[in-house]
Amino acid sequence: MLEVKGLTKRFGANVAVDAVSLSVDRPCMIGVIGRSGAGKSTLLRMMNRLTEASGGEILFDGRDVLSLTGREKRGWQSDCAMIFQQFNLVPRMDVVSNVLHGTLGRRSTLATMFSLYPEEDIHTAIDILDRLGIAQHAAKRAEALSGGQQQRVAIARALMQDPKVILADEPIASLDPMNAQTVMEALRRIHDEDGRMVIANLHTLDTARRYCDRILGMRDGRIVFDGTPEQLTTGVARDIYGAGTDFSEAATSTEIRDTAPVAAVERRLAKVTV
Ligand SMILES: Nc1ncnc2c1ncn2[C@@H]1O[C@H](COP(=O)(O)OP(=O)(O)OP(=O)(O)O)[C@@H](O)[C@H]1O
Repeated sequence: MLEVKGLTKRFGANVAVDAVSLSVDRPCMIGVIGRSGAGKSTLLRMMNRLTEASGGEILFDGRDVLSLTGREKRGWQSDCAMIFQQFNLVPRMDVVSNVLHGTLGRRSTLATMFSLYPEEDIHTAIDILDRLGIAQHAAKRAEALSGGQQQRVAIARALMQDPKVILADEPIASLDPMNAQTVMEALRRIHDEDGRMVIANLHTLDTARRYCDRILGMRDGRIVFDGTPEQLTTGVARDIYGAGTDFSEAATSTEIRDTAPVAAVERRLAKVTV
């Protein structure tokens, strides 16, 4: 289904992604972990063609992703929706309009400029918001919502594209633990119920273990671990992060506890993780 071969990205002399190869034969939920600068974002951005690769190949259902141009490239970007840490919503625009922006790729510029959305699309947008538990906020401005709610709007916008793959680049890095859980549960449900592939860059080990079927560990642009949550032992994690014996998983925990110190842990976490 997805085949990545020797995928490489160089920024000048810096090799951000170094000959990554990867094979996914059925839709699953994949977490990518690794310390800051390991190449996780660049890997996802190349898959979506937001960043051009320096070399290698990406095949999806036989489609040679890196050679697509024009309409075909836009078609791929629609099949492979991206979600970002900072949500990338239009803050002053209402929630439904933000979600309808997900149809941009298949609409004329003029129709979009005047917000001329087919009634059917509006119903679909509201159904998706309902599914994500935020339909009651449909008429509010995006900026009036909490971070977790805004991320769910971003997921709804992605779902409007009816994508085969959802690429989530640090989707919960800006969220408190409760909102982080809601967003991860939404992504998992989208995978379970719709059979869409989800690939998420995650900063925290326990999140990757809890929600993903498969975990990739990146270090210095390479995949140094590819296995199940059970195989991701503390020792393996220490290698991925290039950490010493003082490596503490607790420092990467997003466990929800109703005690105040958790907030402090979360703040440390935002910086990352080992
Ligand atoms: N546009 C760019 N120009 C130059 N160098 C870049 C660019 N984007 C990323 N890099 C470099 O590529 C390497 C990988 O960066 P990348 O953002 O993919 O890592 P990451 O694992 O996603 O890190 P983080 O968790 O901090 O987001 C880093 O050394 C980074 O400085």
